[in-house]
Amino acid sequence: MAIALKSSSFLQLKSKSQGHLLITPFNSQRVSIPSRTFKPPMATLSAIPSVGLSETFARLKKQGKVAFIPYITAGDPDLSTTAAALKVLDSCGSDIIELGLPYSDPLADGPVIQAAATRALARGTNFNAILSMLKEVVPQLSCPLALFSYYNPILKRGIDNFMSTVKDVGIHGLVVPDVPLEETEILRNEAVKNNIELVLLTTPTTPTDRMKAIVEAAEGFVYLVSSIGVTGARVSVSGKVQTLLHDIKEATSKPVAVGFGISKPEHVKQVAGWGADGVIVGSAIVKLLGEAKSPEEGLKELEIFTKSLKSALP
Ligand SMILES: O=P(O)(O)OC[C@@H](O)[C@@H](O)c1c[nH]c2ccccc12
Repeated sequence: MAIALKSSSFLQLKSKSQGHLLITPFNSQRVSIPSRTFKPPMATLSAIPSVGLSETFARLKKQGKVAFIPYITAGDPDLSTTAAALKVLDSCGSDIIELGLPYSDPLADGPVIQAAATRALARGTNFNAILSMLKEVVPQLSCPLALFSYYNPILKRGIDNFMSTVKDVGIHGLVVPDVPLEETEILRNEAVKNNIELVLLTTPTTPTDRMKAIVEAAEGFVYLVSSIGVTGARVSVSGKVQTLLHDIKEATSKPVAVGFGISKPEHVKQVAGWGADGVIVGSAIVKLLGEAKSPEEGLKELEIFTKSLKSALP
């Protein structure tokens, strides 16, 4: 598939096969889902359908809270550990979980998530196996899932088929970081048909007019990429994020979640203090799960780490 290179200043990534790849967002329409008012004990969870991304942020805003949004790669180290990790993340207070579909050419990812995708694929993780796992697990979760996929796997399956399939297993949101803006119309139409909220990404180098178009079209939340480059834990979060958050919040009342590099409770606290509505942590969690001595060890560490991050949020 030829990636349309537009003079945009989204994340510019070197790719092996395609030269420069631009991460560009896409448009979508708002979906409304009844709000959830309480978190029932696990036993009755399956009776309570989880709500979508927008409603989750609306509820948290009313409570004066900031969303904790972890990311994990499906199938790393294996799918049963992913299933258990989703439940751990949910029970430790995650408000939305980003679940990544492992892909062979994850250009926007740094070494940690690239390695996770390689491990997951090496174990034979595929889309259908992930769907079967989700069919089992989603009814047990109280927070919504946003699927994270590169564009190619969606195209391969067929956009309409992909959307209806993921909706059938209870997915509420979708993030496709590498779809050229010009090709998002079809994605948006199929997403709307299936009540799926399409998240859009903006970056520190996105021109103001383009950022405004992005936040206007964003659904679920606006994903503010904190720093240019690829995903991966950073020593600190750039102070620029504070100004970027201010500028975006001037342009929209939609929730803005910040990701890239956030890997410690102090980062979480800092970004929440700058006015973020949500904080996204991926690589630090993926590393811990994927590199643990055993899946059980990884899940134990995941619980401790998740609680430490969550406790740093208001
Ligand atoms: O890994 P980090 O630096 O904590 O950043 C979150 C990131 O992992 C997650 O949101 C994500 C995973 N793959 C991506 C590709 C593009 C943008 C974002 C992502």
